[in-house]
Amino acid sequence: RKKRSYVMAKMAASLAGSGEDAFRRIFKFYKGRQPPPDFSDVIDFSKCGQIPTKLNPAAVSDVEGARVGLRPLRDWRAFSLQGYPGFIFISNPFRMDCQAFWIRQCLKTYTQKPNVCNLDLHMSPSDTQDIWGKSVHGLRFPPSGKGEPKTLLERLRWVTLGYHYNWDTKTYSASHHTPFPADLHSLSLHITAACGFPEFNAQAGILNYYHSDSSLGIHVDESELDHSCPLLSFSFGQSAIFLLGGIRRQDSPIAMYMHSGDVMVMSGQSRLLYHAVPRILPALWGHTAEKMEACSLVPSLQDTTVVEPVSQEDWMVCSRYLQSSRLNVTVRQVLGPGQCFPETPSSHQRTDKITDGEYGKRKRSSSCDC
Ligand SMILES: O=C(O)CCC(=O)C(=O)O
Ligand SMILES: [Fe+2]
Repeated sequence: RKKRSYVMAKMAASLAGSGEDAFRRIFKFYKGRQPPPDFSDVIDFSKCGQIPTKLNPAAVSDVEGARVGLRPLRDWRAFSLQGYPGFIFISNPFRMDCQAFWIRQCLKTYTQKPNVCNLDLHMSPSDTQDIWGKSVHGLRFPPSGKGEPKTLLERLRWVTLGYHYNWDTKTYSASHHTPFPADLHSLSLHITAACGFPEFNAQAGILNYYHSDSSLGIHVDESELDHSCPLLSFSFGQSAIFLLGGIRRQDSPIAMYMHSGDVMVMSGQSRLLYHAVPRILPALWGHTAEKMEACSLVPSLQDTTVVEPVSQEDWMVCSRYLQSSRLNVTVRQVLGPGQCFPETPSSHQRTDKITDGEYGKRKRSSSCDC
């Protein structure tokens, strides 16, 4: 008994000494490679056994949903998590052939000016003018030898849309704003309406581009001025482990998989929970990549649809990129109805880091390989 309490005390002391808390410990556990972690506690919403949740079936008609590439709402598989009110996980509600469109938008369209990306911090506007066009050849014909320069797409880490997030001041501002993409706005509104937020207004977006050794540090998204609005997240490509913690940074998180097409809504009491992405994993993507091919639409929908077919040529580049990458798009409402930015910058802080390889190697605000 004595020995046990001595061991426990020693463990507690070493945890306190290293500044380690439950979230950091679990983050490191899933990020670790030697030995590979045990994934048996990770919740997989694509499998059975989770708690289904009801959405508003009247909020999105089949035709409206199909225009943005979504399956009929009655076929969506949406889940809640006990102890996390306001958290909704929708297991890939996209039509099989329509994820390709959104993936191409993230790589080819949203990377264009006037949107802002990490490469802008170190390169001239003309050098970051056409990231897709400048990367296509390198992705189609990857260099055989190591040491060849990476394509711009491979060096891309984040893109911001709408109210552009300022990584240094951790604020949004009225003066740094460009139009939010209409198609992504429309997709977001369909999801939020189905989840009971018909008034949602997509005002800001952060696209994260992950590679096989990337991770996103523990953070809470609180820079938006109205926290009563939900936060939306779309994932494409490789899978990831997502950790959802509590209202305190050190609270122990639960782990779940995010697969290609999955959508997450953080609202209500779950809106300000700490979260992180410790690991990217090759998963279901391998099975679905070939089936995703290019987007072939039902002819009757083609006149009014938001989702357009993706050419074989473009899809070849997208699928090559996604062989080892994951895309995540978060959509945020920054201002509540009638709300304006304050005169002085908000003191709300976002303290997350995105890193490649070594833990803590590099801050997201300056993440660029150039
Ligand atoms: O990549 C993810 O799943 C999470 C992204 C995220 O939390 C963020 O951009 O704030
Ligand atoms: Fe986040």
